[in-house]
Amino acid sequence: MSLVFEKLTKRYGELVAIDGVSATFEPGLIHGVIGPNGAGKSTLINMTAGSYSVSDGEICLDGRRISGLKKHQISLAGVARTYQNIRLFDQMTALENLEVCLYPVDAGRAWQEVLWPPYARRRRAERRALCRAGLDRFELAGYADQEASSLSYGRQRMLEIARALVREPRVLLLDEPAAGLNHAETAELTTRLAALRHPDRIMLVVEHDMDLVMKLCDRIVVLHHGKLLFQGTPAEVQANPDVQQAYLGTANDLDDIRTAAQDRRARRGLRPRRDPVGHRS
Ligand SMILES: Nc1ncnc2c1ncn2[C@@H]1O[C@H](COP(=O)(O)OP(=O)(O)OP(=O)(O)O)[C@@H](O)[C@H]1O
Repeated sequence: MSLVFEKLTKRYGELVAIDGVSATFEPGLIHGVIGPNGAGKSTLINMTAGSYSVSDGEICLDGRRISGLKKHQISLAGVARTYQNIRLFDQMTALENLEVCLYPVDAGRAWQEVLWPPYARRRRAERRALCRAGLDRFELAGYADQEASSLSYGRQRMLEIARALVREPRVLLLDEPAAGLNHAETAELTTRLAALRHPDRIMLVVEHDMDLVMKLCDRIVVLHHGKLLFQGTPAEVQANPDVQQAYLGTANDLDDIRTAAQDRRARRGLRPRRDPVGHRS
C-alpha cells in the first residue's frame, strides 16, 4: 500500500516541468522532495493534490488511480496538503478553520443534520472536540477563538498543518512548511513533523531548508529539470556526486543552499530567517 508515480509528466505548453518521473512513497516514512528552483517540486505536489492536471503517466494511491479525479475526490481519497504561501480562512477563528473541513460532504448526512436538530448538535459537539484536539496537538488550543489572521506567522504555519491533518489523511503533502520561519520556529516545526510519522501515513515534504530535510526525512527524492536525479536516504543523497554537482555544490557544504534559500525568501517577500536570539542573519 503506497503512493505511486508512474512515468508522471507535466507539460506547460512547450515546457516539460515534470518529465517521466516514477517513484514510490511508503507509509510510515517521511519523504523529502528536493531540487533547485524550478526543478518541478511544487508541480509534483499540485498534481498529487489534483490542483494541476497530469499530462501523462499516472498517480495511484493504494492501487487506485487518483490522477484524473477532481480535487475534492482526491481529498476524499485521503490526500491533504499545505501551501508554499499559507492559505487560511483569514476571517475565521483557528477552530473554525479546522471545523469547516469536517462538515458533511454528502447530501444524505447533511440533510440528516438539517432535519434532526439533536443529531446536528451532537455531531457539532463531536466535530468541535476533534478540532480542539487537532489544535492542541500543535499547542494552538489557547488560540482557538482568535481570528487566523491575528496569529503570528509561525502559528499560522502550524494551523495550516493542523487543518490538513484534521481528516486524518493517508497522504500529507507539505509544500515548503519552513518557508519564512526563524530558526527556533523551524526547530519546533521539525520536532512536530517528526511526531506525525505514523504507520498508516505517507508524508511528502518539499523543502529548501536542507537542515530540516536531512534531519527529518527517511527518504529523499531529488529532482533536476523535472527529472528524477536520485533517490535514497539523507546520507546517500549527500554522498551522491550527481546530487552534489546538480544541487548541493560541494560535499556536505550546506551554506550555499542556506544563502540561496535566504535570497529566495527575500525575492518572494517571505520573512528572512532569524536566529533564536532574534538577530537577522
Ligand atoms: N502554472 C504554471 N504555468 C506555467 N509554468 C509553470 C507553472 N507552474 C510552474 N511552472 C514552471 O514549471 C517549472 C517547475 O516549477 P515548480 O514551481 O514546480 O518548481 P519548484 O521546484 O517547486 O521551484 P521552487 O523551488 O522555486 O518553488 C518552472 O519552470 C516553472 O516556471
